[in-house]
Amino acid sequence: MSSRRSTSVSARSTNDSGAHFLVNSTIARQLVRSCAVGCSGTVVELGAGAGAITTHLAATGARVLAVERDPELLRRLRRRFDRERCVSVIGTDIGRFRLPRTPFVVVASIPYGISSMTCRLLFGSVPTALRCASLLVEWGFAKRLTEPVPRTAELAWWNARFTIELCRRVPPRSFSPSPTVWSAQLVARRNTEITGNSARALRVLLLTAYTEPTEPARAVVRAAAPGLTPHHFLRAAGVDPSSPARRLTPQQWSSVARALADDSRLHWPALPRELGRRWR
Ligand SMILES: C[S@@+](CC[C@H](N)C(=O)[O-])C[C@H]1O[C@@H](n2cnc3c(N)ncnc32)[C@H](O)[C@@H]1O
Repeated sequence: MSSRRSTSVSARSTNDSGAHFLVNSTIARQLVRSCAVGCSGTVVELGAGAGAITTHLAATGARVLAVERDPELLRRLRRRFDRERCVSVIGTDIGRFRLPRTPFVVVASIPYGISSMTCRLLFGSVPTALRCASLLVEWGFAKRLTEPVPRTAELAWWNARFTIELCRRVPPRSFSPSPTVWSAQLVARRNTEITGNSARALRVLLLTAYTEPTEPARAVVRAAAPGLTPHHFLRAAGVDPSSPARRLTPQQWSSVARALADDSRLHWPALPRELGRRWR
């Protein structure tokens, strides 16, 4: 499923984008509640469609930035929310949208075809003002994203910086037209401790660990911080130095990164500018 539209959207445009639109208002309300969207905050909706979620966001009184690229849907959104002063309808591609620099939350039913790109934008970017994201995604994608030991360094990076929970399964009948697979609601909350030096140290650790997954944790730390005693940092982080790198969770790597970041002898390379878009 590349994306999901309300039943009232014409068959022509539904077929054009392959979209599936939320028709279950209980799920829309749960999405909004999970991020505790309040009247003083800013909420971004990526892929607003015909406004099935936007209408619940608008009811909170928050400032809503509703992003959509389909011209017909944009016209419908603008007509529907014309009188809602708190809703701004933004006609652009998600990949080109600049996230706010002041604290915000994201509530979205994201198109399956661009799930990775969207999560990269949300969870990879440094620095970020994103506090919480409540997302509907494809079930298999949600499972991969929330594995205790993620399969790639990029997934580990997202999971170290955000606590990502799979909240519930969402059946195909919740959308029109119905997709062939189940969906899931994810809620991601930012971990504020991974910033600055600890974020730089974490990136080096994850790159090293995922390049040499069978090496023990002590070898990863030795390679990342040559000349220092790896056991000291690993024990400080509560990690067994002999554990293979591939068994450590993002949370354990975060603890090691924080222990390393406290050592003033170490200098960590700056994070690449486009880290949120391309994780290397
Ligand atoms: C899964 S539908 C969700 C629509 C609506 N939020 C709902 O729940 O009914 C995804 C929406 O994202 C839009 N979309 C797909 N790719 C996009 C992109 N790259 N940039 C902006 N919008 C996109 C589609 O036109 C569609 O309206």
